[in-house]
Amino acid sequence: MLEVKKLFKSYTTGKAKYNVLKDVNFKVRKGEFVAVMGPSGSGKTTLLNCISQYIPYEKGEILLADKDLGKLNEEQIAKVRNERLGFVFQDFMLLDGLNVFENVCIPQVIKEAPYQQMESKAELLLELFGIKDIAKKYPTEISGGQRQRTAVARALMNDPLMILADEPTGNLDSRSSEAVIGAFIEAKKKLKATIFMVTHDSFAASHCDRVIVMRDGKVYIELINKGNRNEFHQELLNVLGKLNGGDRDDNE
Ligand SMILES: Nc1ncnc2c1ncn2[C@@H]1O[C@H](COP(=O)(O)OP(=O)(O)OP(=O)(O)O)[C@@H](O)[C@H]1O
Repeated sequence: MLEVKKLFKSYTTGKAKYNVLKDVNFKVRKGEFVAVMGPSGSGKTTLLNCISQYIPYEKGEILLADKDLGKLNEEQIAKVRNERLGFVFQDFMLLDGLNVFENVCIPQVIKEAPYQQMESKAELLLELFGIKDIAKKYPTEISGGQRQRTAVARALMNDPLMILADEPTGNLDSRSSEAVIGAFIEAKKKLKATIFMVTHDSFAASHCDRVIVMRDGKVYIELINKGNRNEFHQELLNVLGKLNGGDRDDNE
């Protein structure tokens, strides 16, 4: 589904060059729910921005369903972003002037889909994520958890190959966070969605199938959820605690 191969990215500030991604390699399979974690500055957001082609990178390949996104022109990448990828951001990015139903419809409006097709798809997603009752409400009239569920529904509107989520629970209390992670789990189970999520939230990540831990611009380790969420959460906390504590027992 997604394959990142030998990815290198640096930023230049004045005369100084900072290597931020240094040979990043991993795969995400269809139907997988994968999180990326790691200390602040390890390159998680940069990685996400490279995958969505918002920033250029020096070297490497980013294959989505075997197509190298780095080889597409602006027009092609805009189409991939709207039709093949779904985005969920920390601050929701809903349009305040549109109600929940209209926000969910945006990706199909951009695609100029027929209204009836759009309406039935939106209704299905509103139902699935438990936000049907608030369809006519505006983003300022609903809770943070409901806003984020609306954003997840919107991200799925065009049946994307993959959802890219950047800190989707970052601004939420624990109850709302659980509701959002619940939405991802529903999307995975019922719609066979593939989800790739950058997060600092180890509880959220403990619901994933796999967690890619970054450190210093590299994949430090990949942890697999063997089925016991509590144990997986503990394993994540142990690895992250070790990294944040600066322990350099690594695989370099
Ligand atoms: N536009 C930029 N110009 C220069 N340096 C940048 C730029 N964006 C990020 N960086 C640097 O690249 C490194 C990685 O940043 P990035 O935002 O990808 O890390 P992160 O793992 O997402 O961090 P956080 O968890 O704090 O969000 C950091 O050292 C950061 O200061």
